[in-house]
Order: sequence, then structure tokens, then C-alpha cells
Amino acid sequence: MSAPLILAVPAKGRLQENAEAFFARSGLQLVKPRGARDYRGAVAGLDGVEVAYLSASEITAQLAAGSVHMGITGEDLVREQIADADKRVVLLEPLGFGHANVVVAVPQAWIDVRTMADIDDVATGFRQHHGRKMRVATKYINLTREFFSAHGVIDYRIVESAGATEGAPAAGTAELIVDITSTGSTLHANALKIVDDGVILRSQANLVAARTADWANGTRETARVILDRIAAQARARAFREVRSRFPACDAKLVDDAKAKFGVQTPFGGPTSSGMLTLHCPPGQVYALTAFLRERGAEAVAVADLDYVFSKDNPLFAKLEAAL
Ligand SMILES: Nc1ncnc2c1ncn2[C@@H]1O[C@H](COP(=O)(O)OP(=O)(O)OP(=O)(O)O)[C@@H](O)[C@H]1O
Ligand SMILES: O=P(O)(O)OC[C@H]1O[C@H](OP(=O)(O)OP(=O)(O)O)[C@H](O)[C@@H]1O
Ligand SMILES: [Mg+2]
Repeated sequence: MSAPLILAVPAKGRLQENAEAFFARSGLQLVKPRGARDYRGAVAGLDGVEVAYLSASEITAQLAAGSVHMGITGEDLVREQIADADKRVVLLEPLGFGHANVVVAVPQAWIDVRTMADIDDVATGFRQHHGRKMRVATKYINLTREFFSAHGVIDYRIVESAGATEGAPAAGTAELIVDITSTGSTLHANALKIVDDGVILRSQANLVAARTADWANGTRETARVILDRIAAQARARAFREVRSRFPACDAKLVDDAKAKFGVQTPFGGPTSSGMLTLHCPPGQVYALTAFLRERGAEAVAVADLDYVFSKDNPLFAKLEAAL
């Protein structure tokens, strides 16, 4: 009997748009057969996949429980919500969006407080003066405990915050906070500053697989197909295709280009007539074309790549190694 592979995709919030765009770029068009408010979907042209639209934190919980096979979520949520995360899930690939840092922030008015060691001093002094513990507002309870303990800070208490955490110090419900930030504008608007060594985690959206999901009945094979497309797209995005043909193009020149520009030769070469196809990191393309022309190339064509399929499937290999 074959069971569907369940793919969890953020249905709202910061990761939603980018997640859908990411699958579309990988040639995986997500469709909602019963309309926009439907929280179950499919992938066009690919049988055996059920798309579950959930919030990022629900995706994280279901990955931990093994009730979905793969999903997109923030690393911050994985590290916060899943004890012993690496035993339960595999982070297959960072996706280059949803970048945000989990940070320790204090009021800007605390001018002498710049480091976690300073926070430790404040904590001790606070307890002596006020007869109670300094309060830290956060929803990242586990990350905060680990980080504070690693810095030897013990005189504090966590005030669990469900939202608008940055407002807690001004509201008088906590002395400092731990929260996620990307542009920093919310911290700034609330007159808070990050302490110098107070970055707990640099997070971004990841493609994550559940080690404890049921990987029998064809789901593994379906994952292989999905990951093959994602890997082909990732590889395509990392390179531009550069083509030329000129008599002076030889193996020595190709070796030089590899050393100078980090190019790859997907089809080997050059041929006996000097025909060469290179895959070049985007930032090096112009320098490479100058290099080729200096050595005799009359024309150099550069094109974007949609997919580069290769014999190996590095993402699937990573998944298999963890199952
Ligand atoms: N300011 C931000 N910039 C970039 N990514 C962010 C930002 N805030 C959150 N994220 C990422 O998106 C994830 C989900 O955050 P989002 O705000 O969408 O939902 P939430 O705050 O967890 O839940 P809710 O929708 O209930 O507020 C975060 O865990 C983090 O990985
Ligand atoms: O550094 P910035 O760019 O200012 O972003 C930081 C803010 O973004 C997130 O909140 P969000 O807007 O997602 O609202 P929420 O608190 O309801 O999740 C996060 O909780 C911060 O409050
Ligand atoms: Mg949010």
C-alpha cells in the first residue's frame, strides 16, 4: 500500500510567501484543489504528496512528532521547540530567506551594560537591591536558559511572552528580553539594544525532515524525487553557464580558470575544436569573460540555468543517512 509523503508548508506569517516561491523555483508547483482557504494541497504533476499548510511553529512540532515527513521552518523554532533536535529531525538545506537572529536585548538607557558579563553583574545587583530576580521576557525559553547558563547568569527569572515582547521593559513587566530580530527596527522603536556577545542564534528558514516519520510505502522514493528537483535548482542558482569556442582554449587554460574563478566543467572539455562550457559563480562571471577574451575568445555567451541535474542527489543522501 502506498502512503502520501506529507510536506508541511508555512500557511501564514514571515515564511509563507518565500516558501511558496522556493517550491515554484524548484519546479514544484503547490496547488490547492479546493481553493485558497483549503489547508491541504498537492504538488502539480507529482503523485503521492500531500501538502499540509500550517504555522511555522506547528510545522516544527509535527516534524518533531514525525507526523509530517518534511517541512519548511525557521531554525530558531527547531532549536527552541525540539529537545535533542538532531536526533528527531535533519536540517537538509538552509534556504536563504527568513534570516533573523535570536538576541539578548536590554534598555538603551543601561549605558554601562554591553556584554553578558555586565548582565550577570546587573542580575546580582538587582537581586540585592530589590529582593527579587531580574526578569527576562521571551518566548524562546529553552534557548534563553541554555545561553544564560553558558554565560554563568543564574539570578534571573523568565517571564513567558506571547507577543510584543519588545514592549515588556517599557511596560514594566520585565527588565530585558530575548527575541528574534531581522532589521532591528522593532528593538530600536522600543529603545532596546543588543548586547555585544548576545546573539544566541543566527537563524534562517530550512528544509527539514522528520527522522521519526513513517518512511515506508513509497514515501522515501517520493522524497528522492522532490529532493532531486530542489538540489537541481539549488545548483542552477549557484552558477551561470558560460560558453565559448576558440583555438587557444586548452586544459591548462581551464585549470587556470578553475583556480581563479571557482568554475566547474560539467561536461569536461574543452573539445578538440576548443568548445568549452563552464559553470561559473555569478559574482565571477564578468571577470571570467574578460579572462577568456584576453586569451583569444571572440565571443562568450552567458546564460542563467533553470536546473542542473547530476548523478548524485546530495539532499537525498543526507536524508537517507539520517533514517
Ligand atoms: N522579523 C523577522 N524577519 C525574518 N524572519 C522572521 C522574523 N520574525 C520571524 N521570522 C522567522 O519566521 C518564523 C515564524 O515567525 P512568524 O512571525 O511568521 O510567526 P510567529 O511569530 O512564530 O507566530 P505568529 O504568527 O503566531 O505570530 C520565525 O520563527 C522565524 O524563523
Ligand atoms: O527586527 P525587525 O525587522 O523589527 O523584526 C523583529 C520583529 O519581527 C517579529 O515579529 P512579527 O512582526 O512577526 O510579529 P509577531 O510578534 O506577531 O510574531 C519578531 O517577533 C520581532 O518582534
Ligand atoms: Mg512573528
